[in-house]
Amino acid sequence: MEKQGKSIDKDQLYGILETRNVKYVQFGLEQRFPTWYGSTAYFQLSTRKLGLRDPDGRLPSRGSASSSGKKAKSFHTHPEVSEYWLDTLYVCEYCFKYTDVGKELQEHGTQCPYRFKTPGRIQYRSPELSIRKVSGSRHTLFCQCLCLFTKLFLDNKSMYFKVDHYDFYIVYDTGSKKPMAFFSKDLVSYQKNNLACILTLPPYQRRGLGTLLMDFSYKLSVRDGLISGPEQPLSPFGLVSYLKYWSTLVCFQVLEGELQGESRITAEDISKATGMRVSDVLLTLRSLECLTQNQEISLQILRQRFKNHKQYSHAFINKDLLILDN
Ligand SMILES: CC(=O)SCCNC(=O)CCNC(=O)[C@H](O)C(C)(C)COP(=O)(O)OP(=O)(O)OC[C@H]1O[C@@H](n2cnc3c(N)ncnc32)[C@H](O)[C@@H]1OP(=O)(O)O
Repeated sequence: MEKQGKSIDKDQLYGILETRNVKYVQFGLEQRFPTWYGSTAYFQLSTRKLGLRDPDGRLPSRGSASSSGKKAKSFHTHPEVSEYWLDTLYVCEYCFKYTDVGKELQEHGTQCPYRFKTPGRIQYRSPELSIRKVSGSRHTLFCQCLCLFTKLFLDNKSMYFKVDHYDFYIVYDTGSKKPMAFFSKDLVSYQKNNLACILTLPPYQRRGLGTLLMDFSYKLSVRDGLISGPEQPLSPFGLVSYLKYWSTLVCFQVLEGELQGESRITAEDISKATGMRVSDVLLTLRSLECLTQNQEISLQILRQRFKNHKQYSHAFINKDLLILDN
């Protein structure tokens, strides 16, 4: 989501800070974890106080998220400002509103509307997990708060407020109202990206939720007849997770899917069968070390690799459980 490559000077991007400035997130009443990256976007730069509160000091109410500072320049780090600006950011685990006062989170938690009703429309439902599509233009404040939160775990993100051109796909435990992971998707993507930004909330990582969402994003783009992929550049965690997902997808299509039985296969064939971009197919084949010196695909090596990946396809979307909008 408006992530920027290394070629662009990060100092020009609003919200980016090279050091962590919030030490911990208190997420709901029970979960507490350290942040990964700094963010100025939560703050008024002149005071380093949280910047998006109502004038009377309360948590922002529905539809009132200020875009104050939107046009502000990024904050340049100096040695003397390397300390934390805030020890603990208290964040609602249902709606991502935030405060620096613990008691306010407690009070908010009992009445948060998102605790009683999840936003958006259901698009996938298994006995364990559900995915809901939430429109950035309809649930603006919720999506803005989600984007602000994401910045604490993704360093090259600079979009927080202009959410109305995105849909957000959010994973819940079926029956629960607590978001666990999400990805955003441009309503119109000229680069034909099927995913702009993905985050699994720290308490829920390494459970296959990222893989589930990646697979879901391809189900959407393949349904639309697109060869597609995520917005570039990927973060280091994004790259390692995508490579694992792509490896399983490629092996599966070649050995047990549409391409099984073929004696010679090209990257273009795999792209058509999977909906992946040719560049992503080649990256995956290289990481699996199954390209020969002539850049041909060695099915023998791919078969060996699949042994390590096959069990991983359990984290994929079960097509029969999709409930997609028309
Ligand atoms: C286009 C973009 O948005 S790029 C930005 C990507 N997002 C971020 O970097 C934000 C912070 N990171 C995250 O939110 C998460 O790490 C994600 C979304 C990248 C992955 O989410 P998860 O739900 O943890 O992924 P999932 O459980 O499906 O893991 C898939 C595989 O990726 C690899 N992987 C994921 N995280 C890690 C990690 N921290 N260390 C090593 N390998 C990892 C592993 O191979 C893992 O499989 P395994 O757990 O069986 O070993």
